Amino acid sequence: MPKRKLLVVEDDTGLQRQLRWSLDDFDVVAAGDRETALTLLRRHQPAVVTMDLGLPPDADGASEGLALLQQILTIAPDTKVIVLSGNRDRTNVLKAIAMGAYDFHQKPLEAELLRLVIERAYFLHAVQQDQRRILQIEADSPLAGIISRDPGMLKVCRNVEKVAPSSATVLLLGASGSGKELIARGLHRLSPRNDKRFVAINCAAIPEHLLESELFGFEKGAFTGAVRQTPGKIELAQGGTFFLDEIGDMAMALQGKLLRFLQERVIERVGGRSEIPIDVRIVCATHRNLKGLVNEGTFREDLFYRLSEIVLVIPSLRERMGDAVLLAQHFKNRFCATEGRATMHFCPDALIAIEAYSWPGNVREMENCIKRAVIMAEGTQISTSDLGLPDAPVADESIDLRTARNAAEYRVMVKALARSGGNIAKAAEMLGVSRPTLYDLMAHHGIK
Ligand SMILES: Nc1ncnc2c1ncn2[C@@H]1O[C@H](COP(=O)(O)OP(=O)(O)OP(=O)(O)O)[C@@H](O)[C@H]1O
Repeated sequence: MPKRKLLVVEDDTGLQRQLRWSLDDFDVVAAGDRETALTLLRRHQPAVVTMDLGLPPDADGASEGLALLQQILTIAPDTKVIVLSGNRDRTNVLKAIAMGAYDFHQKPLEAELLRLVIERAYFLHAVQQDQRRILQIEADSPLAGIISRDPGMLKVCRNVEKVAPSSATVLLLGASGSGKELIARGLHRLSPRNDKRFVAINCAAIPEHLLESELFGFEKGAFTGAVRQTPGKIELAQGGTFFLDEIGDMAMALQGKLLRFLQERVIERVGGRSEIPIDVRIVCATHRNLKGLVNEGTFREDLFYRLSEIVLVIPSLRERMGDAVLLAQHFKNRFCATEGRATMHFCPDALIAIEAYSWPGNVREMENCIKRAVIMAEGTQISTSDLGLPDAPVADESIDLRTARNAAEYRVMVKALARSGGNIAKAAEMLGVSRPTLYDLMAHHGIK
């Protein structure tokens, strides 16, 4: 990781040198007066600033320092300003804190302690930036409840917006827990049918012999136990949207009946004789390879084509750039609120573990993991062990140097782009390369 920019405002050149030397974990830029400080602030946009209040021309007072503080907080209100003060400055320090300075540290400087204060300021700044990013994403979210910054996932959302107004049947393909039902609900909400019902049924969760009557309903006396006429789920969705989850698990015999419904748009209740016209929008989903099932002969080809008027493929969480950390923050905020816990933060290591894990159970697994962590964590910090993630499996590393280099290059580049929210300049800075070099690398790896 490149060093983080730290702006040090100090007119005493000896002290400036001492600070540079003792804070060598950071990329220190130093200013000796207000004007220079403002120029450097605009140029480098540091998250943290340390400042002496006594600056020329009022080196013995605090007027320049306080004026600078005010300007910094106007230009970049999120900046964490740490005031370095002498013993006698107490009143001015209090003033600075009241104006919005983040913290203070007394001279003579204790390098170790000051480093800690600065580290904490960076951490808080990063947490607040993440929080802000999430609020922004929630506000911008094309589909309520869907959190993502991944280009692939955002494309799915845009397609949902496009197809929602039509009545076309939509097939959603994606791994378990990747958000298929959420997308189906989004399709319904954005459609002209949103004042009618959204009815969902999971074909894999209902025993084969019951599924038909669940779907189409039954007449009184149709079978033992059919004590009264009961409408099916399709009928309940009249005018609205009907969501068939795990369609790949539907038995062949029922597939034929579903196909007939899709062609004729009428249903017959089990044991009934009359045909009931139904107007519903059908959305189906499966985590299975439907085309493969067709080839195997366990899924009807004609039904497959009927269902796939529009196919939306939902990327797995592992494939979404930067979404893991974003979703983790989102769920953490949500569970802190619903579990009545004070605001919590992830330790940097926990965020790295979240980024590194492959999330085979996708967003659902993440949701459960973060809920458990919020409940189990003892303080306000969520550590790696609170997450309880299994140790990363040891990948079968390639021993060919060129391949390994290529893979590593790709990995860090994707990470930098994700962390910078797609900002090329920032990503290039993190990677320690120039912008044109990053563009070349992206082209080399086929990243747009
Ligand atoms: N992008 C997202 N942003 C926020 N929450 C999400 C997102 N995707 C999924 N979720 C949440 O994750 C959980 C699982 O999503 P959902 O039930 O839609 O997945 P699914 O693909 O239908 O799962 P399954 O195939 O197992 O039925 C839900 O609680 C959902 O609200």
